[in-house]
Amino acid sequence: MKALKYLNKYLLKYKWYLILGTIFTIISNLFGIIPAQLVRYALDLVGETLDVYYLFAGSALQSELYDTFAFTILLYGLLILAMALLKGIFLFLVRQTIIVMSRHIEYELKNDVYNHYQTLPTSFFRTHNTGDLMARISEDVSNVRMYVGPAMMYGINLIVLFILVISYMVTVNAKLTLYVLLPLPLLSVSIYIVNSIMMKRSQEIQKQLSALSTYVQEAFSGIRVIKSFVQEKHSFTNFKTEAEDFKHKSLRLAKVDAFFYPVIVLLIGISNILVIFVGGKEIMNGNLTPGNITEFILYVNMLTWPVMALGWTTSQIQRAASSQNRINEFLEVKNTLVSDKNIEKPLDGIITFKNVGFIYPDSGIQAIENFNLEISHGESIAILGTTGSGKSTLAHLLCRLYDPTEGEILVDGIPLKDYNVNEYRRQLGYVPQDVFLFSDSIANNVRFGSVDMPQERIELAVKDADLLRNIQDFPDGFDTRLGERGITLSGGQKQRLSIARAIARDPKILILDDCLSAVDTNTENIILTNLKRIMDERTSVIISHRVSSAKLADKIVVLDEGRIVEQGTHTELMGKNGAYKELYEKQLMAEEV
Ligand SMILES: Nc1ncnc2c1ncn2[C@@H]1O[C@H](COP(=O)(O)OP(=O)(O)OP(=O)(O)O)[C@@H](O)[C@H]1O
Repeated sequence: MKALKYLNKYLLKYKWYLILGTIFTIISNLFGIIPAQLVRYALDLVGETLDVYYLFAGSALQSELYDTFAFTILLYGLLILAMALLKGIFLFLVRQTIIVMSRHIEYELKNDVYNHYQTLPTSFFRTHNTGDLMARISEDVSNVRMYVGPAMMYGINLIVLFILVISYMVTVNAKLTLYVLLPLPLLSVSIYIVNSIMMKRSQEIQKQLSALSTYVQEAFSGIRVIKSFVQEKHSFTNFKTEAEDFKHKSLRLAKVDAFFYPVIVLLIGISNILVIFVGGKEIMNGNLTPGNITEFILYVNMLTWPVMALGWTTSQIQRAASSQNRINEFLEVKNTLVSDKNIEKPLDGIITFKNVGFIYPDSGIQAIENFNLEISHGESIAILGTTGSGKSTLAHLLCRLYDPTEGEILVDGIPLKDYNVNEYRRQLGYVPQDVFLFSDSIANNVRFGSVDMPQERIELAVKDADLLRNIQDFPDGFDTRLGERGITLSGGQKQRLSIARAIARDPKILILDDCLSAVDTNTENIILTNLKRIMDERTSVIISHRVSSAKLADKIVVLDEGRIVEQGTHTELMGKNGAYKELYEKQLMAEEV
């Protein structure tokens, strides 16, 4: 329950919705109670007037009496109708305040969680799967909304109704009130138990449903592999097993559901019988009128729904508390990649690695060890090495996605840690190894958030990335949509688009992480020559395991198991007969073959 305290700040912000909602609840309940009393008056009036009516049988006065009597009953009827209408209007207002408040809170909470996710370091996203992140921002937030919305609304309604109805019932007849209320706690407890069971079972269904949809999504994403390996039958068998499980769980819920409503109706029926039985005796003793009994029956029926909702409300609150707990777990994670000094300055691009070492926190793998390197302004550096030698890790450190565990990185002589992270990253152009494009137009993928980027700049970046001809071939040109509802680019095209996105931002430091692996050497040469021109006065770091990508760089660094094994220009390294030359000859031979 403590977890729900987090929501108080939102409740405080929307306190007027809550206060007005409570006032409307009180008014709407008053318009529910008054008709019950009108029914009593009407019924008692009928009883009393009938005796007088029969007394005047045969006389002219009888029909006059009938007219007055009918008019009074009609008046009561109209009054009851007006009350029902007013009650309806205020119920509408209750929903318009409390439910609207819950939607506002849901919106704000979702925004806050999303914003917080964005501040978290990449290591966080490695240790938590996307499904979990999505569940907390969607399902968990929805559960919390059920608490600040319907659960709170029914809770307030129950309290208000109980105070109004019960205090009135006690003044009429305390004994009958006690009998009437007897089955209600039983009703509430049984609803709570059944609700908890139902909720547990619905959660199981929900879980199975997401397993089923994940399976279907994966199966159809990989449909080409399934078809080429003739695995349709196997895939269907797996689907059937998952669907069978879903059906079994749904039937289990249906069983409880079927049992639930008859029990409720039974308990309400018992309450009504008690009113009639005990109330009848009280009439015979002269303590009550038949109008009172009808009124009590109306009260019992007014109370049953809120009492039924009590069980539901409590289980909703519990559910919201556990959801909010899960949300808080993530909200409490703090971003460690912060800066004390928050330096903001235009970069020159002088990079110094000083005894840098890095161990991945989750795997304990030492990816970089005692790494020293000086990159001057406008220099292009190629980092070469076999798989797993730590090349991408260097790119991550340079983007400050992680901080070194040993040593430090300086940019323009200032520790990287002292820069304002966003301002620093804004001046970087990073092309990651695993290219990611959004389901949007080509132009928007290049523009990527910089809404005011002129079209000429986009076209120039695309041209420098040697992709212009391909885009011109698409019927919609730069407006061609990518992704699920659009076209699929080839691996090389994706890499080039990703390069265009980085260079369009006019970066001071460009980092290309093995992003030319899917293009042929000819295209690679064109792009690298273009980059040399664009990056003339800026620093570029080209990571690759292909010698052809490294050849044109001012300096080449060869990495092995996180350490520098060789460095120098292409000519210098070729003269050394070391790892670089060996790699060069091997790759040259492979190309010739
Ligand atoms: N997020 C991570 N968590 C834990 N260990 C990691 C992580 N990323 C990389 N590693 C490990 O760190 C080492 C260096 O990986 P890195 O990705 O830097 O190599 P690389 O030289 O870029 O390889 P490749 O050319 O295959 O991309 C590897 O042993 C890898 O298993």
